Amino acid sequence: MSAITLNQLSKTFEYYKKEPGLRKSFSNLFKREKLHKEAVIDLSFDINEGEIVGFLGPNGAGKTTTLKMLSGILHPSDGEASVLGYTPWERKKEFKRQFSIVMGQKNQLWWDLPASDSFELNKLIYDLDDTEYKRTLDELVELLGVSEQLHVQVRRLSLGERMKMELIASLLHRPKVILLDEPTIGLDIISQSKIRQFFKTYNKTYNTTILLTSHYMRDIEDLCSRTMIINHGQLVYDGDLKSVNDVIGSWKLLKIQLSAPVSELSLNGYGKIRSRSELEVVFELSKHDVLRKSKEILDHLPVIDFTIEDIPLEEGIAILYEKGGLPHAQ
Ligand SMILES: Nc1ncnc2c1ncn2[C@@H]1O[C@H](COP(=O)(O)OP(=O)(O)OP(=O)(O)O)[C@@H](O)[C@H]1O
Repeated sequence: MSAITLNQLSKTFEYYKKEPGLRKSFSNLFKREKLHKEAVIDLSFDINEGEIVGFLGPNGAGKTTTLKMLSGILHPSDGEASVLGYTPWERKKEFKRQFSIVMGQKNQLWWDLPASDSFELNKLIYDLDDTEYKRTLDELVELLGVSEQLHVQVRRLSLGERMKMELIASLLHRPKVILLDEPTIGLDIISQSKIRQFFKTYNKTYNTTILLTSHYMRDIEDLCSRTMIINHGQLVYDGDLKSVNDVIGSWKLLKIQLSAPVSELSLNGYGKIRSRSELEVVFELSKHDVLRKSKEILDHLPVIDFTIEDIPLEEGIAILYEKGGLPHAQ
């Protein structure tokens, strides 16, 4: 059964051009140029109950705008959407009781109070009965391992602990659909992994539908069997992550720090040079070659430090475009 359905959903923002300088700002008061930005264009998709879907795209692609429309924060310019049978922007009480949005960059907890006080407030807002509230809270606190921090002022918590409290606040009313916008942003690797594990267990236990945006490929890899990619407001891919990964994961970036500058000539023949400064070079290497080429580079150049990294998702998507390699592009 479908939990989220979008039918040609679009959002165009209208805003006024602001020119720099006091004089221009003053003249803008009388004569303003209206601009338009098509943030989301004719977006259509279906997400089934219990699915965890990754929603990817470069900066400014339209992900947050879509999530804001699905949560009823924004009205679309055109098109339709249904979440659990409700039109989100009608903001019906029954809809809000079954739905939650978590934005990694925004917080809902009271900064100067312990998280437990904010939870009590949510209990009242969602009109939860005492036993149900207590049971859910105990379970979430245990799953996330934050019993020690429950009564500590939120501003004294670490970023990871705070995020876990934010999650509890968003899940106390046991939503059936959760939109996660960058839930692991800024967290260290261990906290990221704990939060992923938590959502895996949570989804399995309650068959919750989750739409997740993240710039961290690991989040998507670990949690989502299906991935949608949006670019310039349009859906450009809807399918499994493996096909995307096969293309993006075919390259690695080898970043080296040099103890002394080297000539252009001595860098030739190892692989494509992505960027270069006096004492730092970034090579783009094929996954199959990365060990052999790295060894050659370390043997022949005055390397004092190096890292091997995945290609950032944004760049990976750009490469997919260049190579026309989006397998199920719509
Ligand atoms: N209120 C607004 N007025 C005008 N333009 C806007 C407004 N909000 C967003 N935009 C523009 O709409 C486009 C989509 O923005 P959106 O925040 O949805 O992107 P995103 O995919 O979430 O990006 P990121 O990964 O950087 O968060 C961007 O070009 C953005 O500048």
